[in-house]
Amino acid sequence: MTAALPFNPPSPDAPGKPSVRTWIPPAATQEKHNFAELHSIDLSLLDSPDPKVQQALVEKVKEAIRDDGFIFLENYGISLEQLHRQFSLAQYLYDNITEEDKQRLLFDPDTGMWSGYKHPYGFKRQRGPADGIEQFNWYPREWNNYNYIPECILPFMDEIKAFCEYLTTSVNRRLLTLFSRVLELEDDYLWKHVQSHGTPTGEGYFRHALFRPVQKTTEAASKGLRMHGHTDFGTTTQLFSVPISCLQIWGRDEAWHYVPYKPGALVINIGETLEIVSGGHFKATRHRVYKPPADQAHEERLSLVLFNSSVGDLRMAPVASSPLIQREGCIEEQGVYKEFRRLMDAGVPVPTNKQWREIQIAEATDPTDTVRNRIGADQVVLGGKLMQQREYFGVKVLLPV
Ligand SMILES: O=C(O)CCC(=O)C(=O)O
Ligand SMILES: [Fe+2]
Repeated sequence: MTAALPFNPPSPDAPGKPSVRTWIPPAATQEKHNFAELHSIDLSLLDSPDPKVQQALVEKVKEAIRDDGFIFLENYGISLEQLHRQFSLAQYLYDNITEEDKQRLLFDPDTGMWSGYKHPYGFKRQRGPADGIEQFNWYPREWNNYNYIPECILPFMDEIKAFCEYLTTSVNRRLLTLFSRVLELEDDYLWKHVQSHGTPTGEGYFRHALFRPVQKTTEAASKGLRMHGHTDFGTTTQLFSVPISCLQIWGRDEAWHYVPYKPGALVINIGETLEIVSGGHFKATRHRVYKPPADQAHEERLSLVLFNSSVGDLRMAPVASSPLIQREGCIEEQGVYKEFRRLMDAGVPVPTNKQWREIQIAEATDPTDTVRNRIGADQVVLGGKLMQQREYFGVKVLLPV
């Protein structure tokens, strides 16, 4: 395997590009309590000429995805300066997007996609209570037709596109190589057979998100929650570690913990597809977005995320040819794989990945929804814990609140 090339983006100073205010990362929190400790993977070790170093890396990945499903990724080929440029572009988008473009490009989650502009009034096209979250999501539609892009960001599409292409075709491909090796499959198995292709994010999407502090009424209705506990539905999610601590993961101790800030690192989150395809050996990460510690309560939070998607037609099932699965069997102790297994055993066809992801988007509810977020509606108490319980295509989804 040839060594991976570092990211080499188009110039920020090319003629015709407006000048962009540099994003200055806000101060990290002083709070030390309730932070998770995550494994950190040095992706450059995959290029080591020493097979022992590579094998040790695969072992470390194996441990990390069994323990948490969340991993820090470092030395993946994008410098801190190149990364901060992308945050500056996201800041520029929210400084400059026009009201006309917000309306023209307004998202429509009923389609099963977040494609376009999300207003700060909940996760439905029709405005609900304010949630302070704005997003712009680049799906295949946006990559294929720049009429769907806010006008202000058009001059920078070369940089945004190159960034997403590098994240998918270099970083995610190398990551999927490591995961294929954990399953003892050929290096390109997951990249070739599971990952979707065809645009800079395949069938998945890239997001610029801006979380503004919320009013007391919103905080009271949502109990401090900004996004419900959930698992992502694709292969991997590439989140950038950000200074405002809002992202939390559900630990083995059955409690929520903040993900610490590691400047420049990627936070990799395993999606449901990989949990099912690996027969439960990989755990889809249960995570949520919560209010930050008190010293960051008044800060805005920018978050850049790339959601890698599997092939839409895929009916997700464990890879029978994996020697690891053949030897050790599947692991059904928790999660979406166990629920898919129940359907498979009953001889009922499982949904395709496209059906599975689209229904979850179309039926997403808001943390401020005080009708649905109640025991007897979407919530149940199990073993003393408050859980959210939903069902799609006969598959039960049970998640901590
Ligand atoms: O912004 C974040 O840190 C996480 C967002 C997230 O989990 C999601 O959109 O699926
Ligand atoms: Fe997520």
